Amino acid sequence: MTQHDTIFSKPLPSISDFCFDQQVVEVFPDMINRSVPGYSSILQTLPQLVTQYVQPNSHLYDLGCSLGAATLAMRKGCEQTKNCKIIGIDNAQPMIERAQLHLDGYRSDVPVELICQDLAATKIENASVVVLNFTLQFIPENKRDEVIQNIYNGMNKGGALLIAEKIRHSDSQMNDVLIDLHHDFKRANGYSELEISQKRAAIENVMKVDTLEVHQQRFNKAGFRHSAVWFQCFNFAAMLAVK
Ligand SMILES: Nc1ncnc2c1ncn2[C@@H]1O[C@H](C[S@+](CC[C@H]([NH3+])C(=O)[O-])CC(=O)[O-])[C@@H](O)[C@H]1O
Ligand SMILES: O=C(O)C(=O)Cc1ccccc1
Repeated sequence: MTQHDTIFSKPLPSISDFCFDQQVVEVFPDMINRSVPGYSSILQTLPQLVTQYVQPNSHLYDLGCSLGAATLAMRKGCEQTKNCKIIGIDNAQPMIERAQLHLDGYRSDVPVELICQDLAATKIENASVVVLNFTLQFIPENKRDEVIQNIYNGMNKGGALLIAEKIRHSDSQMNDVLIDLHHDFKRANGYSELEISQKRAAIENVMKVDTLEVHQQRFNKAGFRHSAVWFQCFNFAAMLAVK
């Protein structure tokens, strides 16, 4: 059973930068479902997209895999494809340990290897599908181009990058509207004003969000031939880029 997220429910004397520690691991499924509009819809669609782009004898990467929710969805999408391997990467040790327990609970013929390391140091090779499900937003802005280029370089032709992110609208008035809708979503899911404002303070230094235009330009610059937004709910979007 996943625990209810109350991390920011009491007034904190000072707000530290958000990090993925044991306390977050314990409440993570509840936190992400109540905080990210469209999270479950995105996960539900992943198997279909994986099935469309997976290639036999290739690797699939889940970068920033947390507890392995996207890893499991990816595995569903490649059960019928010969000789695939999924590699899940996360640099938070408590996340990887819990993810291993989750994965061990479900049987499958598709091998999954979970590794605790920085995704920026991960060698991507022979990749048909790479998933970055709400992960790039935690990478320092000046490292993002390099991360996407490294992924592109390790992908096979015809392979797909499936990336979901919190986004910023380039028109500041529209951006405010989307943020208000997101905060209403959090309120409707039981978060108080205090929780919303303390969480916002905790993530502001560690989660700098890009506009859709910046993402698009980054895909083009890396060499991707096609890219599209396939889902958006308020200021959260899922994109697809094909090599
Ligand atoms: N440099 C890094 N290297 C590796 N991992 C990192 C790095 N920086 C952050 N992470 C990891 O990226 C994950 C982001 S959560 C992803 C949800 C998941 N994809 C899901 O579909 O459930 C999204 C969120 O919490 O909003 C965390 O587990 C971090 O430890
Ligand atoms: O909670 C928020 O406001 C978010 O933007 C999403 C989120 C979800 C989980 C960890 C960090 C940020």
